[in-house]
Amino acid sequence: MIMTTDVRRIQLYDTTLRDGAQSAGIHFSAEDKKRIARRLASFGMDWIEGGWPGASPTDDCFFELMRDRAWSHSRLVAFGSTARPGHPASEDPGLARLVACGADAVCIFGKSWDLHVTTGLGIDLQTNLDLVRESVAWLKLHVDTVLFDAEHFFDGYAANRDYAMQVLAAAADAGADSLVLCDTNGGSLPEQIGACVRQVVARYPDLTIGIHAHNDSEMAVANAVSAVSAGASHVQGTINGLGERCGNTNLISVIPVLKLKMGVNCGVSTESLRKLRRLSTFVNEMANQLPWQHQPFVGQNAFAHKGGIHVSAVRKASHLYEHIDPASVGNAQRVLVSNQAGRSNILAKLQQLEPDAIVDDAAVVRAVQRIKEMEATGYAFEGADASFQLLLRRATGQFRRHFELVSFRVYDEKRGHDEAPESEATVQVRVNGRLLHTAALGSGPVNAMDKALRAALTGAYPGLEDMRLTDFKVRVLSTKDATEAAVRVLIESSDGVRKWNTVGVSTDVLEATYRALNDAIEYKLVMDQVASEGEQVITDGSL
Ligand SMILES: CC(=O)SCCNC(=O)CCNC(=O)[C@H](O)C(C)(C)COP(=O)(O)OP(=O)(O)OC[C@H]1O[C@@H](n2cnc3c(N)ncnc32)[C@H](O)[C@@H]1OP(=O)(O)O
Ligand SMILES: CC(=O)C(=O)O
Repeated sequence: MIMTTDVRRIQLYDTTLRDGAQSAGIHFSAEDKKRIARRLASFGMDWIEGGWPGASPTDDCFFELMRDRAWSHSRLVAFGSTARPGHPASEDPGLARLVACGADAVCIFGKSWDLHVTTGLGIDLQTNLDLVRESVAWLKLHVDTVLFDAEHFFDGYAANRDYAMQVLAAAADAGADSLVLCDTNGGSLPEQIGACVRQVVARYPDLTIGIHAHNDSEMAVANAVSAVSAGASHVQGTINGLGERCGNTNLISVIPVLKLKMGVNCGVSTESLRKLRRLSTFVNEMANQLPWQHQPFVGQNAFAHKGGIHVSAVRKASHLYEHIDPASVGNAQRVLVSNQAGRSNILAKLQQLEPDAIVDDAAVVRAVQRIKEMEATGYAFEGADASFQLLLRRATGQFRRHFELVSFRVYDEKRGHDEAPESEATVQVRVNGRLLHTAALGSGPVNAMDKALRAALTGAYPGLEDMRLTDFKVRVLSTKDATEAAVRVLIESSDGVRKWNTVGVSTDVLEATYRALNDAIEYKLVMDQVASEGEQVITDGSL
């Protein structure tokens, strides 16, 4: 860990609501944006770029909704471009909207790569310098803080250094408070960024120099960190790295790097840092994105240990295979049980699930063998803690079957192309020596089987009334012979208080379903029994 005595205060500038909204597949409503903005403000973000007034009714509505904000720290920023060529800045409707929208500050982008000036805007180089200067100067007459995003700065610096620096000078001379250097195409490398930022910082020691990096070369976080090391004191980015094309600097990674590894003050308290995972999850939900399970720091797998060697070591000292304490960013260690496991995985997992359990070594060895045999046939216990716990109970002789299946039969009948199919299941089970026989209709064969099985058992086990199947996933497992392919069924169940996951595998999807259902029901009965006997209830998640 590199800890420095850097005393700078690094400003965090979030552009999730502007650059993040430019991600393919992301659509924020004005209300969504308001909720995210509020969350970012309560996290303690210094700057929150809300959008581009005038670009869309959503952004206009958002700025209207934000007029009654009462933030103690964060400042709302309106984003836009320099004046359009041909308009004096004072008559440019775009600049006027930036001033009128009620934001605390304005950020405009301007071209700093000569090629973009001549080819993109189609104007000469001097006219662009005038546009930048006049736009910033006019804005400074009306708003306190003006930030200037030098678009394509690093490409511009490589192509025509003098011109790129003249663009910065035009903005600085006109009164810009911050010069933000943009790696707009995301193609620069950390060394280039560092060298370039160092030059700009040396030239403008009294201005805030910022970095805005895109992730097209998977370098955005590294480039932001390199810029800070080279003297930048303002980092732009988004939550979860949302943004145009491959995204933007991921603040969810940059923040802990700055705070925990570089020892730089970015204004995020230890308490706020512990909310990092929740902030990431919240934005995923608002953006309707599935969480990235391998996401550094906050992903479900960021501190998940699978290999037996790793688990053996983290049980002795967690930092042997963990670069930070997971709790510092609101995450937690996970131990996975799979065919990569050794005894340590089993013991660590058991300790998480049943801290008081005492299991002898021979039983653990049996459990490891059994897991590896079952995984070889297609089982996967990583996402099925309840099946894993039952397996352990079986290996340790602590399992008593609550019912015995005698038979099941499932019909699925469809009459005509446009008619909905009907499913019916009949089940015979033996409970305490009594033969019970039930039938049930369902919205599909799985639903019918689940209903019939629980209907047969609720007389003997009333707790099953509350149990529901809440998720059902089928995965076809590839084999040499596709017609013989096995399927893996993962079921999530809930009783309104707890939820748990089980797995079943077979070449027959209904048989695989039955196995997963059987574990789900047995697990519920074991939990109820443990609870009524006053032992600790074992669960792999709570609602
Ligand atoms: C690097 C970035 O991420 S910048 C942010 C990019 N974000 C977005 O574009 C999202 C919001 N944008 C929009 O809603 C629309 O593009 C608007 C409302 C801004 C403009 O829409 P339109 O007027 O229809 O123009 P259009 O989008 O086709 O083209 C952009 C225009 O801006 C001009 N332009 C580009 N950069 C600048 C600049 N820095 N200063 C002034 N004008 C600029 C372009 O030359 C082009 O003008 P032209 O059509 O005369 O060549
Ligand atoms: C301003 C901006 O979003 C960019 O240059 O990438």
